[in-house]
Amino acid sequence: MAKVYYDKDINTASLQGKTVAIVGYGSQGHAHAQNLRDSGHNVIVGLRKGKSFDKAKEEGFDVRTVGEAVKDADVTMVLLPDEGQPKVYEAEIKDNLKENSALAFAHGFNVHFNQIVPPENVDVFLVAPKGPGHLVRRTYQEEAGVPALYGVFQDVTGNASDVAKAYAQGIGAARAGVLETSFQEETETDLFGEQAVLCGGLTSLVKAGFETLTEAGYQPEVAYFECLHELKLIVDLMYEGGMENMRYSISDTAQWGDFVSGPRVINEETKARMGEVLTEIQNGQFAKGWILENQAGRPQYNAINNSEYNHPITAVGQELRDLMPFVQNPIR
Ligand SMILES: NC(=O)C1=CN([C@@H]2O[C@H](COP(=O)(O)OP(=O)(O)OC[C@H]3O[C@@H](n4cnc5c(N)ncnc54)[C@H](OP(=O)(O)O)[C@@H]3O)[C@@H](O)[C@H]2O)C=CC1
Ligand SMILES: CC[C@](O)(C(C)=O)C(=O)O
Repeated sequence: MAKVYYDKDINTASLQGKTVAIVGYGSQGHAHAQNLRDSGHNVIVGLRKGKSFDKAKEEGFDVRTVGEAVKDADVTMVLLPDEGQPKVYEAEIKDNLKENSALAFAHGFNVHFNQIVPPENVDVFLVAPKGPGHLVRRTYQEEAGVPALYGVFQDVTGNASDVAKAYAQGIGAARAGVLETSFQEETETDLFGEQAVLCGGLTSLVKAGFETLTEAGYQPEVAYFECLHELKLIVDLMYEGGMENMRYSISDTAQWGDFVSGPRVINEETKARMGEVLTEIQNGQFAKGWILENQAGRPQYNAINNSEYNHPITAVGQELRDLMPFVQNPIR
């Protein structure tokens, strides 16, 4: 089994007394900044003027321009959107990095696909939480954590790996498990997971189920509860105790249906499509398409985003969630 690091295995000395600049204060940025601060580390935040800048200030951080934050940092963690990182890196990060400091990422995309080429005089590592930023923060506050991968791309000081692990510990990841990876493995598996399973696979599965029921004349509210709301409850059982725990809790009728009907929906054909998705990630075709889409001003992204928002599952979901005040909905 691969080595998994927990709090007890990590020496945090390599990060203590150092200044960590968190560049960006969105989903991951706010979580890393707040968790590291609560873990006793010295955090400054680098941002442009705007919504995030005001929020980070209100939340008590020393907020500076990106360049000013990077200048003073021993570790610069880049938590800008992937597609915007190369421009900000060239204009404000590259020439402000201190010699022998560390340049860090939460996803290997730009380094792996050569959109950012770091200088030779800094350590380069990634700490990639395996969960959404808002959960990185929420679980930390609940004395739990989200697992993370760490990987070293360049080690000029000989300490990159220790600093990366200490960073992962500081954001709470070592409560759940921290695992070594490479930039290539993190980038390719993360893109695959979010496209084929976690985001793309799941939304397509939910919509297909919702459409099948509503097109057959069933009430949209029933279809919503069945195909989306209950998904969380089922996934919680798998999160807590694997598929065996979910199967322990569901009825034998449901389990028989799981065995005989599941593979009719998700099968070798689906796996072949997943294989195509993986190949396009590995050979750079997906990355190229995403970079070009951004250069063109995101015409397809915006069109699909609008049509997804207008899917009937959105309206019925909003109505039903409004009637469940206990459901945490940060975008309500
Ligand atoms: N979202 C997630 O849960 C995960 C993300 N990651 C990785 O983490 C990184 C950050 O992603 P994510 O947290 O989703 O990003 P978000 O889109 O949530 O946040 C981006 C932040 O960057 C700021 N920003 C954008 N452009 C600039 C600029 N030109 N100058 C200064 N600040 C700017 C935004 O501020 P403003 O308010 O001014 O726009 C905002 O604070 C990415 O590499 C991503 O792949 C990894 C694991 C999970
Ligand atoms: C699943 C999406 C993710 O990879 C994540 C939250 O881990 C992302 O990049 O947002």
